Amino acid sequence: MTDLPGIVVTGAAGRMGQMLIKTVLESDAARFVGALERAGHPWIGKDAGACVGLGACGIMVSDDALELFARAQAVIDFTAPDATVGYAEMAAQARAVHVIGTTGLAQAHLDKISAAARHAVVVRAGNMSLGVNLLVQLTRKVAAALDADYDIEVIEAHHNRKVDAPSGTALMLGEAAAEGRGVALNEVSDRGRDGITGARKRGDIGFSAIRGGDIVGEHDVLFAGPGERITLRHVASDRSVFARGALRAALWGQAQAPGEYDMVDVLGLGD
Ligand SMILES: NC(=O)C1=CN([C@@H]2O[C@H](COP(=O)(O)OP(=O)(O)OC[C@H]3O[C@@H](n4cnc5c(N)ncnc54)[C@H](O)[C@@H]3O)[C@@H](O)[C@H]2O)C=CC1
Ligand SMILES: O=C(O)C1=N[C@H](C(=O)O)C[C@H](O)C1
Repeated sequence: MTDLPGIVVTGAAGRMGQMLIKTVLESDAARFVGALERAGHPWIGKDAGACVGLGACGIMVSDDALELFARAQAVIDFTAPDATVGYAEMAAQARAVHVIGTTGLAQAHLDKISAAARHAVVVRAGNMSLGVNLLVQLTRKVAAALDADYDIEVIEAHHNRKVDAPSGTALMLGEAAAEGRGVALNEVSDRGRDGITGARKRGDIGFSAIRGGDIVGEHDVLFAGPGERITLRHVASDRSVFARGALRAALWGQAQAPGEYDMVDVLGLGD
């Protein structure tokens, strides 16, 4: 029992943090060893199991990352960009696998995460579900098979508390479409149309974001061509798909050399 990898969950009180705590507590492949929240959060000092409605588990929510990471084999982190960069450095010092689900990361954040990955295993993906990672592969294939007569649009919908757009998943899908086409996404990306935009530019990859209610996460990749349209779609109806993927990544990472990985590596979906 004690040989099982010990997992710390950051952002414990968040939508994903709560789902992750439940998933780890219910797993027979991992031990739940810590729950981290930001300083001042009302959950600090309270039992994490009780907080998520599973009954007391003896692990109190803490704001002491260094102390928690020292006893972790993996840190599962779905928080916010600045927090994640700080945790990347600490997880690397502790040689713990860092599973990053946080989205909205800018290049400066990504560079710091890459530096941390020289010393420890980092698994990062804008979406940890099996279905989306399959959709990414399909998107690359379809984009490679069609020419620029087929306009590519990525449309995503999320709940009204989401703070970043386009979603991390939409960007993964856009990257895959650009790769399939053999172009750089930053040269063809078209975001946030408003006003007199002019006609659509051939070869662009467009992004649209919908925010409302409690939508967990929905992504369409539209290929709109002359006389026909193809839509590839993923709908997440329960956050457990992300939490299961993240736990799988934490366990998979135990056997890997330091470096940066994604869910395609974890799931073995590469060509
Ligand atoms: N990669 C994936 O599969 C998925 C990624 N996400 C991403 O995960 C992130 C979190 O999403 P939600 O759980 O919906 O957000 P949320 O806002 O419900 O939860 C974030 C939690 O992090 C906590 N937090 C903020 N700073 C912190 C710090 N320095 N230390 C510890 N905790 C801190 C907040 O207090 C909050 O409880 C977002 O970036 C979201 O896009 C969400 C779902 C799936
Ligand atoms: O914030 C969310 O909720 C989600 N974020 C991820 C994203 O930005 O793609 C994954 C999922 O769609 C839910």
